[in-house]
Amino acid sequence: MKVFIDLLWYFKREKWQYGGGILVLAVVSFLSLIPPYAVGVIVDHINNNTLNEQILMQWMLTLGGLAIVIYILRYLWRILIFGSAIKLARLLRNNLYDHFSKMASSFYHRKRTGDLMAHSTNDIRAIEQTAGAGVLTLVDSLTMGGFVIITMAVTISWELTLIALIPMPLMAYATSKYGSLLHTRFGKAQAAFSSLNDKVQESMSGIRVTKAFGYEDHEVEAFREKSAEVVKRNVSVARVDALFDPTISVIVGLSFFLSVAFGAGFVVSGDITIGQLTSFTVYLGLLIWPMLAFGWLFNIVERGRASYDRVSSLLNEKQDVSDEPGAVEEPPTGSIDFEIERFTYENAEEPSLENIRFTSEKGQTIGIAGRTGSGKTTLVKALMREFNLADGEIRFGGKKTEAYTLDALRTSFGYVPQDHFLFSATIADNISFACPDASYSDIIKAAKLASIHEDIVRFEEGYETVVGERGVTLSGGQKQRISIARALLMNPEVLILDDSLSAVDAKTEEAILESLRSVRKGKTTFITAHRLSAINHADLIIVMDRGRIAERGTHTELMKSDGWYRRMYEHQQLESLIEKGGHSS
Ligand SMILES: Nc1ncnc2c1ncn2[C@@H]1O[C@H](COP(=O)(O)OP(=O)(O)OP(=O)(O)O)[C@@H](O)[C@H]1O
Repeated sequence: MKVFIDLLWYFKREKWQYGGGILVLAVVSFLSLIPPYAVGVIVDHINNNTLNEQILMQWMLTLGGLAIVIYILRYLWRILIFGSAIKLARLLRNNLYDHFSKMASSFYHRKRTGDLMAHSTNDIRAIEQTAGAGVLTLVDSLTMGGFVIITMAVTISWELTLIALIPMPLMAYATSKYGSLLHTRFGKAQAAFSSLNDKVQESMSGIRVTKAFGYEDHEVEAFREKSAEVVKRNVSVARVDALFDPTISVIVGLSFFLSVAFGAGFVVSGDITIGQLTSFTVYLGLLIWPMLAFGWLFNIVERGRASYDRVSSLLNEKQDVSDEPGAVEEPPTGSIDFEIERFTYENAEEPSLENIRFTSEKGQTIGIAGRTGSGKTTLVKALMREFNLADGEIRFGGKKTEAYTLDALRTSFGYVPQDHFLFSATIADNISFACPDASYSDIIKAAKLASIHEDIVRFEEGYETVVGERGVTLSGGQKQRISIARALLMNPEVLILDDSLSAVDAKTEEAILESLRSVRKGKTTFITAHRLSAINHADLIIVMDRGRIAERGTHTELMKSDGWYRRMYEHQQLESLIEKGGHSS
């Protein structure tokens, strides 16, 4: 029942709804005691030959009126209690989503998407059930059960009541046993469902690769296995679930047997009337629901507890990066000083950045080159504070990046990542993603600067073309340029192109670089690239090698020294000459 204590904050918040619902529920339980009493009175009148039309009419009208009142009250508590439970589900879902959106990318490296989806759906549903059906069964079984037992003991016979209740401890034992069994089995069923979710998510994302390698059969087989596991686990939950009702029926049956057997003796000895025995058995019938409810309660609460624990532990996951106390909300501007001693990823052994010291003056273009895995992306991520630097700092506008709130800091950046992502929305919406209020003419201007306008107008629906899963498929180069247009539309203080020109041809690259030169005047631009033609115009070029700065300078300076940069540049020039030759032949 710990989950009810865990949920106390919500019950307090919705105290009027829950209080009202519980009160109405108690009134319904109390009113439900009247019909069995009426049956007893009528039976006694029949037995004593005293029943007349007036008495019968009186009771009929009372029972009819009661039915209408109970009907309305039942509707009322459902709205009050279930309505609040639905609101709790909405609240938790929104909290989870807010939390997910604040977590850094390392969180998503650690967690599987399928699990997160399962938590946001199945777990929330189980908690909603606890706050709705769970509260109902608890209150109903206590009030109804309590009222019925007291009425039986006080108005009929406490001895007979005790006899009828003998099988009850058996039930408590059975329900608690089943409850813990259910807890473990439900946990396993949830884990299997998460794993299935993961499989679906991964298979759908990688469907093109799967098809290209003709690997569909293997994937289908792997899915079948996961699916079979989910069925197996859920059947094992259902097996325990299915034991509840028969067990309760046997115990209730035993109760009836005892009350009729002993009750008959009480009637013969004159301790109770035949009408009272009739009422007693009807009351006992009223006890079936509270007993069943009690059984279900364990079931619901066990599931709710497991789910609530999982959702809370997710919500309690600390954000890797958060606002420092006293952080300013003003977006930074000015020069950027890198002074990084060392940075090592959590799960890595070797540092990914070491001894990085350089300054980018406001308005400069900084090119970052280096072989794959040398630390280029890590360097720009450090600048955007995707993780905290334990050893070293980056100062932006003279202040440490931690001195700004994350919102303020990130307002200053326009980032085009390597793995650009487009939403299933129109091209215009994709470009204006970070500036939803942008005018159409601004969107077109940004698209022209990113050399994608010509491609867009060639689509039948132009800027209104839907892309992604529900729309047209774009080429890698087109997606890249839409991502660039998205960042350019922001006109950010610092534009970061992380290997963002890799999928466009040399001519388009030149056109985009030309646009950058004109629109980025006075603003800082970082470009990381494998193709050195994308950065040879930079004011400062940093060549990275295994996390360290291996070379630095302008293109002219670097070409004078005999380093990686010069060798690579000459190699790439030669390659492009051969390629051009190849085309013209
Ligand atoms: N999340 C991570 N966890 C652990 N190690 C990481 C993580 N991201 C990157 N690394 C490691 O850090 C090093 C630098 O990676 P980074 O992505 O910065 O290189 P890069 O120069 O941008 O490479 P590329 O040109 O291929 O994009 C690599 O050795 C990489 O394996």
